[in-house]
Formats: sequence, C-alpha cells, structure tokens
Amino acid sequence: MRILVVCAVPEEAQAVEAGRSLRHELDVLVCGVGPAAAAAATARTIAENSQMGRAYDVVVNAGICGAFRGRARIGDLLIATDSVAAELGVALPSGFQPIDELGFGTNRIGCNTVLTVAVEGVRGEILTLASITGSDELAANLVNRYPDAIGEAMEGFGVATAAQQAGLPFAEIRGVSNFVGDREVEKWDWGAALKSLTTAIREL
Ligand SMILES: O=C(O)c1cccc(C(=O)CC[C@H]2O[C@@H](n3cnc4c(=O)[nH]cnc43)[C@H](O)[C@@H]2O)c1
Repeated sequence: MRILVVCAVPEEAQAVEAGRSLRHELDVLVCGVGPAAAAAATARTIAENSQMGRAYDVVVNAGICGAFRGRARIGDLLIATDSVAAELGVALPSGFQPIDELGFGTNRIGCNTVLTVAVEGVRGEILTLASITGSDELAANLVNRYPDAIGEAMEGFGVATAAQQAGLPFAEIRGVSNFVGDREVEKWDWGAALKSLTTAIREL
C-alpha cells in the first residue's frame, strides 16, 4: 500500500519517519501551516505522483494539535472520525451557521476507520481552523458548536479535501501538544505529542 503522510512542519515529518516500518511504502510531505497550504501541496503531490505511475492508495494527515480540556490529555493520540472545517460558514450576531445549513457544500469529511483500527488513541471529531484558538472563552464556544470535537489543528480539512477530490481514503492522526484555549506555554509538550505520533505510525 502506498501512503502519503502530510505534515505541516519538519519536526512532525521526523516523528513520522521515526515510526516508519517495512510494511508500507510511505512518502512524507511537509506542506506548511494552515488549511490552504495543506490542500494545495497535497493536491499537487497526489497529481504529480499519479502522473509518474506512483499513485497513492491513501492519504494521512499527521501532526500535533490542541485538545479540548476533559476530552484528552497532553501526550495522547487523537484519531479523527471526521475532519471538520470549524470556520466554514457565516458568523451571525445570533450565532454561527455552518456552510452545510446554507446549502453551499459541507464543512465535514469523514475519515477512513480501517486504516487506524489498530492505532490506540482517543476518537472523535478534529476541528480545522486557520487561526489557533487562544482563549478559554473561544474554546468553550467551539465545544458548544461542535460537542463531539476532541481537538483542533490547522491542516486536516485541507488535506482531506485534496484526498476526497482525488477519490482517496483519508485519515487524520494527531499527538496532543497543548490544550485549546488560554495560552499556558509552560504546559505545552511538543516532545510528548511527537512521541505519540511516532507510536501511531508504527501501529498504522
Ligand atoms: O501561539 C500559540 O498559542 C500556539 C499554540 C499552539 C500551537 C502553536 C503553533 O505555532 C503550532 C501550529 C501547528 O501545530 C498545530 N497545532 C498545535 N496545537 C494547536 C492548537 O491548539 N490549535 C491549532 N493548531 C495547533 C497546527 O496544526 C499547526 O500546524 C502556537
């Protein structure tokens, strides 16, 4: 099976490389931070490899993330059931209306569960945002809108969109480096998050 693993930054790519096994043919792409860079780089890589006769069978977005408090701990591995574009819609004075309700598409892409069946972690929706949520108040608002969300990051829905348009199964896995909300820099643990990512890639 040929797997394309998409990471935002080189540190995440190194963690994925450390978990590489001989069971799968695995390419690691560093796409840059944010959903736009993620979608563009993933789509280009899928197309280029297909043209070279090296088509991928599956696409995985792997990285670090923030977890919503009470849903997971720092160092845990999150496995997305769906990647959800949390900001795609209309922000009205009365509240947020997702794009689904407006009839202009969907803000949610379901993830392949077979690929991650042997991966240990917390399962639920992972939100994709172009801006990191930097206050407990905004985090509470997100949880209110997405009660099944376990964490947030910045690339999942972009990678998922590129995979979906290419007709490829998609999965999102993320190690928790911080809690979503007020910035408590002293509690961030990128090392623990990257370690859980390495373990998850071994289990894939
Ligand atoms: O300055 C901050 O408050 C801050 C908090 C968390 C992460 C960052 C980063 O610059 C990393 C962004 C990078 O990592 C993913 N990530 C990790 N934690 C989160 C989060 O809480 N919310 C959204 N994205 C997160 C993200 O996918 C990016 O690739 C800065």
